[in-house]
Amino acid sequence: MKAGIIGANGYSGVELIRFLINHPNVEIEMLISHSTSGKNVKELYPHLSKVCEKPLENVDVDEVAEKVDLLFFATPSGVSQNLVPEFLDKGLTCIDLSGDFRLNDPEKYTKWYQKPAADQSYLQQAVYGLSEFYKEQIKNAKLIANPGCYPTAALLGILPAAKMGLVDLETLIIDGKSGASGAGRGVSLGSHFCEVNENVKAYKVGVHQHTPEIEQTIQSITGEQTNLSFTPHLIPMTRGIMCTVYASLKKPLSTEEAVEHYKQFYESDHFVRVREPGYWPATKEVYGSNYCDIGIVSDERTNRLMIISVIDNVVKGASGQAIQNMNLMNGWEEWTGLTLTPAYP
Ligand SMILES: NC(=O)C1=CN([C@@H]2O[C@H](COP(=O)(O)OP(=O)(O)OC[C@H]3O[C@@H](n4cnc5c(N)ncnc54)[C@H](OP(=O)(O)O)[C@@H]3O)[C@@H](O)[C@H]2O)C=CC1
Ligand SMILES: CC(=O)N[C@@H](CCC(=O)OP(=O)(O)O)C(=O)O
Repeated sequence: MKAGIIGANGYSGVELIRFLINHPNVEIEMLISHSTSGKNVKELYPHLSKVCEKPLENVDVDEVAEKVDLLFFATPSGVSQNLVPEFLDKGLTCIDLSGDFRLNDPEKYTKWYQKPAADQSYLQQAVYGLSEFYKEQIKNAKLIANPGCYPTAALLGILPAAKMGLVDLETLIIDGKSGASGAGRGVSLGSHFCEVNENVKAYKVGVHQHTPEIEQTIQSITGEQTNLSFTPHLIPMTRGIMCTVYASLKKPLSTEEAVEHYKQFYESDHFVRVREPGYWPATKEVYGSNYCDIGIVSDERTNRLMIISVIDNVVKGASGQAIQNMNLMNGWEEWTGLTLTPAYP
């Protein structure tokens, strides 16, 4: 299959390249960028020398549609909503890594992203690509709204307990921590070295755009509405997200029982690994890989379940999950091209 990447010179784009060059069923046909077109990708990313030495090209809808079967959009929100309809109409499959097609309600998108939303008919067509929870829908999709990085970590952590009815969904609190690559390659005051190094800061408190995405997905899986509190933090590391979720238990439950429930729940999911009682995951244990590692504690003193989940934001939080979804859509094993072990230390 021939794939193209729009936004190929950004962090998620270049991470798609790293995995796709090892994918047995996919050939990277086109790399597209508007600001750096005409250059070779190895000029921007010398680590790709002798690995992927392709030119970056301008987007030409007819040419792309002729050459490519599947397109990844690794572009900021507000971009893909204008391009995806043209490509879908020309028969291409689209996987969008941005937030443009994730929220069903266009008014919510406008409120949280402060931009006009995509056309409603395309929002309805899009399938939310949280691979472990929407496998059947993903298999038949033509447009995937790949989840955000924080929602991937938070949802894989809380959804089993939510679905099994173990916790009161009105009590959810999510504490998120992200490395700086989550903000993309572009430079900004908030993400430059002196602002991030030896610093930990909360940001977008109470207004982060991933809040409605997490709430919408919990409602879609459980049928129950929830209003949760989510605080993201930027921490001085390059990759990785940790989400700690707190929720009140409906009935007393031991840590051993909770861990056993989670192990059974994710038994057939290749990329989710549940720690034994008393062990909690660290971001380094998933670095560069598509795994999500989860640790669970039932705090019998406060009657709260605490779930700690870690992912690599650029892999399971973006490009890796996008490839996992591509695999599901094509009937390939979902780990195809994604079998790299985390890089440790
Ligand atoms: N980084 C992460 O951990 C995660 C990112 N995402 C999402 O993935 C998407 C890409 O993120 P990331 O790779 O980090 O971002 P980067 O800032 O690193 O890259 C963004 C890319 O988008 C392109 N781009 C910017 N503006 C436009 C435009 N108007 N038209 C076409 N292309 C444009 C840029 O190319 P050019 O230079 O040519 O403009 C660049 O290649 C975003 O939507 C992000 O929210 C999702 C989950 C995690
Ligand atoms: C560290 C950092 O700044 N992270 C970004 C993640 C952005 C992202 O992934 O945005 P969408 O998924 O909504 O497109 C943020 O918190 O806004």
